[in-house]
Amino acid sequence: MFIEPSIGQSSLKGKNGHVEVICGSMFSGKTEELIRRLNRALIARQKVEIFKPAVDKRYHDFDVVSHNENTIRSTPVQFANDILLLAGNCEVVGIDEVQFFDNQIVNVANILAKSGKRVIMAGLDMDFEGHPFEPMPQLLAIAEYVTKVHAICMKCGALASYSYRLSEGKDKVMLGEKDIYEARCRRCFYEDK
Ligand SMILES: Nc1ncnc2c1ncn2[C@@H]1O[C@H](COP(=O)(O)OP(=O)(O)O)[C@@H](O)[C@H]1O
Ligand SMILES: Cc1cn([C@H]2C[C@H](O)[C@@H](COP(=O)(O)O)O2)c(=O)[nH]c1=O
Ligand SMILES: [Zn+2]
Repeated sequence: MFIEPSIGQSSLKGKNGHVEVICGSMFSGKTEELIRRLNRALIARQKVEIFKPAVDKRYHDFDVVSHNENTIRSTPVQFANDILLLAGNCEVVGIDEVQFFDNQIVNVANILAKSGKRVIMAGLDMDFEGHPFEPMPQLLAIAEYVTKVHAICMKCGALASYSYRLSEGKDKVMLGEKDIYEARCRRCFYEDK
Protein backbone atom coordinates (compact mmCIF):
# COMPACT_ATOMS: atom_id res chain seq x y z
CA MET A 1 0.00 0.00 0.00
CA PHE A 2 1.39 3.39 -1.00
CA ILE A 3 1.73 5.78 1.96
CA GLU A 4 0.92 9.33 0.89
CA PRO A 5 3.82 11.72 1.59
CA SER A 6 1.69 14.86 2.02
CA ILE A 7 -1.68 13.93 3.53
CA GLY A 8 -2.47 15.66 6.83
CA GLN A 9 0.67 17.81 6.85
CA SER A 10 -0.85 21.26 6.44
CA SER A 11 2.42 22.84 7.60
CA LEU A 12 3.97 21.48 4.39
CA LYS A 13 1.31 23.07 2.14
CA GLY A 14 3.02 24.20 -1.06
CA LYS A 15 6.45 23.02 0.14
CA ASN A 16 6.24 19.32 -0.55
CA GLY A 17 5.83 19.33 -4.34
CA HIS A 18 6.74 16.00 -5.89
CA VAL A 19 5.90 13.51 -8.65
CA GLU A 20 4.31 10.07 -8.21
CA VAL A 21 3.99 7.62 -11.13
CA ILE A 22 1.75 4.54 -11.15
CA CYS A 23 2.68 2.23 -14.04
CA GLY A 24 1.99 -1.27 -15.33
CA SER A 25 0.17 -3.17 -18.06
CA MET A 26 -3.46 -2.84 -19.03
CA PHE A 27 -5.89 -4.14 -16.33
CA SER A 28 -3.20 -3.87 -13.63
CA GLY A 29 -5.17 -1.40 -11.48
CA LYS A 30 -3.39 1.86 -12.42
CA THR A 31 -6.61 3.85 -12.68
CA GLU A 32 -8.06 2.31 -9.51
CA GLU A 33 -4.93 3.28 -7.59
CA LEU A 34 -4.97 6.79 -9.08
CA ILE A 35 -8.64 7.24 -8.09
CA ARG A 36 -7.92 5.87 -4.61
CA ARG A 37 -5.15 8.41 -4.00
CA LEU A 38 -7.20 11.29 -5.44
CA ASN A 39 -10.26 10.40 -3.34
CA ARG A 40 -8.13 10.36 -0.19
CA ALA A 41 -6.73 13.81 -1.08
CA LEU A 42 -10.34 15.02 -1.49
CA ILE A 43 -11.28 13.52 1.89
CA ALA A 44 -8.33 15.48 3.34
CA ARG A 45 -10.02 18.60 1.82
CA GLN A 46 -7.17 19.24 -0.56
CA LYS A 47 -7.88 21.04 -3.81
CA VAL A 48 -7.57 18.48 -6.60
CA GLU A 49 -7.56 18.86 -10.41
CA ILE A 50 -7.69 15.78 -12.66
CA PHE A 51 -6.75 15.57 -16.34
CA LYS A 52 -6.73 12.99 -19.10
CA PRO A 53 -5.68 13.16 -22.77
CA ALA A 54 -8.59 14.19 -25.00
CA VAL A 55 -7.88 11.17 -27.23
CA ASP A 56 -9.02 8.76 -24.49
CA LYS A 57 -12.79 8.75 -24.68
CA ARG A 58 -13.34 5.02 -24.36
CA TYR A 59 -15.73 5.06 -21.43
CA HIS A 60 -16.68 8.68 -20.97
CA ASP A 61 -15.97 12.14 -22.39
CA PHE A 62 -15.07 13.69 -19.02
CA ASP A 63 -14.72 11.02 -16.36
CA VAL A 64 -11.67 8.90 -15.63
CA VAL A 65 -13.16 5.37 -15.45
CA SER A 66 -11.43 2.17 -14.35
CA HIS A 67 -12.12 -1.24 -15.91
CA ASN A 68 -14.29 -2.09 -12.92
CA GLU A 69 -16.18 1.19 -13.27
CA ASN A 70 -14.74 3.31 -10.49
CA THR A 71 -15.00 6.87 -11.71
CA ILE A 72 -13.83 10.40 -10.95
CA ARG A 73 -14.48 13.67 -12.81
CA SER A 74 -11.67 14.94 -15.03
CA THR A 75 -10.86 17.58 -17.64
CA PRO A 76 -9.80 16.20 -21.04
CA VAL A 77 -6.90 18.18 -22.56
CA GLN A 78 -5.24 17.98 -25.95
CA PHE A 79 -1.70 19.06 -25.07
CA ALA A 80 0.43 18.59 -21.96
CA ASN A 81 0.94 22.35 -21.70
CA ASP A 82 -2.83 22.86 -21.32
CA ILE A 83 -2.48 21.36 -17.82
CA LEU A 84 -0.28 24.29 -16.74
CA LEU A 85 -3.03 26.72 -17.74
CA LEU A 86 -5.80 24.75 -16.00
CA ALA A 87 -4.15 23.49 -12.80
CA GLY A 88 -4.58 26.92 -11.14
CA ASN A 89 -4.00 27.01 -7.40
CA CYS A 90 -4.80 23.35 -6.71
CA GLU A 91 -2.65 21.28 -4.35
CA VAL A 92 -2.91 17.92 -6.12
CA VAL A 93 -2.83 17.22 -9.88
CA GLY A 94 -3.97 13.78 -11.13
CA ILE A 95 -3.31 12.64 -14.71
CA ASP A 96 -4.54 9.35 -16.22
CA GLU A 97 -3.37 7.65 -19.46
CA VAL A 98 -0.28 9.84 -19.28
CA GLN A 99 1.49 7.75 -21.97
CA PHE A 100 -0.68 9.49 -24.60
CA PHE A 101 0.77 12.94 -23.92
CA ASP A 102 3.57 14.58 -25.87
CA ASN A 103 7.08 14.72 -24.32
CA GLN A 104 6.32 18.18 -22.94
CA ILE A 105 4.50 16.37 -20.10
CA VAL A 106 7.90 15.81 -18.43
CA ASN A 107 8.51 19.56 -18.25
CA VAL A 108 4.92 20.14 -17.10
CA ALA A 109 5.26 17.62 -14.25
CA ASN A 110 8.52 19.26 -13.11
CA ILE A 111 7.02 22.78 -13.19
CA LEU A 112 3.94 21.67 -11.22
CA ALA A 113 6.03 19.87 -8.60
CA LYS A 114 8.42 22.82 -8.31
CA SER A 115 5.47 25.08 -7.60
CA GLY A 116 4.59 22.88 -4.60
CA LYS A 117 1.96 20.58 -6.09
CA ARG A 118 1.63 16.83 -5.61
CA VAL A 119 1.53 15.36 -9.13
CA ILE A 120 0.12 11.82 -9.47
CA MET A 121 0.27 10.23 -12.93
CA ALA A 122 -0.88 6.80 -14.14
CA GLY A 123 0.13 5.23 -17.44
CA LEU A 124 1.21 2.21 -19.45
CA ASP A 125 4.95 1.61 -19.17
CA MET A 126 5.05 -0.68 -22.27
CA ASP A 127 3.20 -0.79 -25.56
CA PHE A 128 1.73 -3.88 -27.25
CA GLU A 129 5.18 -4.81 -28.59
CA GLY A 130 6.75 -4.81 -25.14
CA HIS A 131 8.66 -1.59 -25.86
CA PRO A 132 8.79 1.35 -23.43
CA PHE A 133 5.85 3.69 -24.08
CA GLU A 134 7.27 7.23 -24.46
CA PRO A 135 7.19 9.49 -22.45
CA MET A 136 6.88 7.01 -19.55
CA PRO A 137 10.63 6.27 -19.21
CA GLN A 138 11.34 9.99 -18.71
CA LEU A 139 8.47 10.35 -16.22
CA LEU A 140 9.69 7.34 -14.25
CA ALA A 141 13.15 8.92 -14.12
CA ILE A 142 11.98 12.26 -12.67
CA ALA A 143 9.45 10.79 -10.20
CA GLU A 144 10.19 10.70 -6.47
CA TYR A 145 7.77 7.79 -6.03
CA VAL A 146 7.15 4.96 -8.51
CA THR A 147 4.54 2.22 -8.05
CA LYS A 148 4.42 -0.69 -10.52
CA VAL A 149 1.17 -2.65 -10.36
CA HIS A 150 0.45 -6.02 -11.97
CA ALA A 151 -2.52 -7.63 -13.67
CA ILE A 152 -3.24 -11.37 -13.85
CA CYS A 153 -2.07 -13.24 -16.97
CA MET A 154 -5.10 -14.34 -18.97
CA LYS A 155 -3.27 -17.46 -20.18
CA CYS A 156 -1.66 -18.89 -17.05
CA GLY A 157 -2.77 -16.87 -14.00
CA ALA A 158 0.70 -15.54 -13.13
CA LEU A 159 1.41 -11.86 -12.51
CA ALA A 160 1.22 -9.92 -15.77
CA SER A 161 3.33 -6.93 -16.88
CA TYR A 162 2.57 -7.04 -20.61
CA SER A 163 -0.42 -5.93 -22.71
CA TYR A 164 -0.95 -8.47 -25.50
CA ARG A 165 -2.79 -7.16 -28.59
CA LEU A 166 -5.22 -9.74 -29.96
CA SER A 167 -5.87 -7.89 -33.23
CA GLU A 168 -3.58 -7.48 -36.25
CA GLY A 169 -3.16 -3.67 -36.15
CA LYS A 170 0.41 -2.34 -35.84
CA ASP A 171 -0.33 1.30 -34.94
CA LYS A 172 1.15 2.20 -31.60
CA VAL A 173 -2.03 4.00 -30.51
CA MET A 174 -5.10 1.78 -30.74
CA LEU A 175 -7.71 2.40 -28.08
CA GLY A 176 -9.47 -0.71 -26.83
CA GLU A 177 -10.53 -3.04 -24.09
CA LYS A 178 -10.77 -6.79 -23.59
CA ASP A 179 -11.89 -7.12 -27.20
CA ILE A 180 -8.39 -6.13 -28.39
CA TYR A 181 -6.03 -6.62 -25.44
CA GLU A 182 -5.27 -9.08 -22.67
CA ALA A 183 -2.86 -8.95 -19.78
CA ARG A 184 -0.03 -11.49 -20.01
CA CYS A 185 3.07 -12.55 -18.11
CA ARG A 186 6.45 -12.37 -19.88
CA ARG A 187 6.44 -16.05 -20.90
CA CYS A 188 2.92 -16.06 -22.36
CA PHE A 189 3.47 -12.68 -24.06
CA TYR A 190 6.54 -13.85 -26.03
CA GLU A 191 5.15 -17.36 -26.67
CA ASP A 192 2.58 -16.01 -29.15
CA LYS A 193 4.55 -13.09 -30.62
N1 LIG B 1 -6.36 -9.75 -16.29
C1 LIG B 1 -6.76 -8.94 -15.27
N2 LIG B 1 -6.00 -8.82 -14.18
C2 LIG B 1 -6.40 -8.06 -13.15
N3 LIG B 1 -7.55 -7.33 -13.14
C3 LIG B 1 -8.35 -7.39 -14.21
C4 LIG B 1 -8.00 -8.22 -15.32
N4 LIG B 1 -8.98 -8.11 -16.25
C5 LIG B 1 -9.90 -7.25 -15.73
N5 LIG B 1 -9.52 -6.81 -14.53
C6 LIG B 1 -10.25 -5.77 -13.75
O1 LIG B 1 -9.61 -4.54 -13.98
C7 LIG B 1 -9.54 -3.82 -12.77
C8 LIG B 1 -8.42 -2.79 -12.85
O2 LIG B 1 -8.85 -1.78 -13.73
P1 LIG B 1 -8.03 -0.44 -13.96
O3 LIG B 1 -7.69 0.21 -12.65
O4 LIG B 1 -8.85 0.40 -14.93
O5 LIG B 1 -6.70 -0.96 -14.65
P2 LIG B 1 -5.67 -0.19 -15.60
O6 LIG B 1 -5.90 1.30 -15.42
O7 LIG B 1 -4.31 -0.60 -15.10
O8 LIG B 1 -5.96 -0.67 -16.98
C9 LIG B 1 -9.35 -4.88 -11.72
O9 LIG B 1 -9.77 -4.48 -10.43
C10 LIG B 1 -10.26 -6.00 -12.24
O10 LIG B 1 -11.59 -5.80 -11.81
C1 LIG C 1 -0.80 -1.67 -25.04
C2 LIG C 1 -1.40 -0.52 -25.77
C3 LIG C 1 -2.60 0.03 -25.32
N1 LIG C 1 -3.14 1.07 -26.00
C4 LIG C 1 -4.41 1.66 -25.51
C5 LIG C 1 -5.50 0.69 -25.16
C6 LIG C 1 -6.27 1.43 -24.08
O1 LIG C 1 -7.21 2.28 -24.75
C7 LIG C 1 -5.20 2.28 -23.40
C8 LIG C 1 -4.70 1.71 -22.09
O2 LIG C 1 -5.71 1.74 -21.12
P1 LIG C 1 -5.54 1.12 -19.64
O3 LIG C 1 -6.28 2.09 -18.77
O4 LIG C 1 -4.08 1.03 -19.31
O5 LIG C 1 -6.19 -0.23 -19.67
O6 LIG C 1 -4.11 2.34 -24.31
C9 LIG C 1 -2.54 1.61 -27.10
O7 LIG C 1 -3.02 2.58 -27.69
N2 LIG C 1 -1.36 1.06 -27.55
C10 LIG C 1 -0.77 0.03 -26.92
O8 LIG C 1 0.31 -0.43 -27.37
ZN1 LIG D 1 1.22 -16.29 -18.38
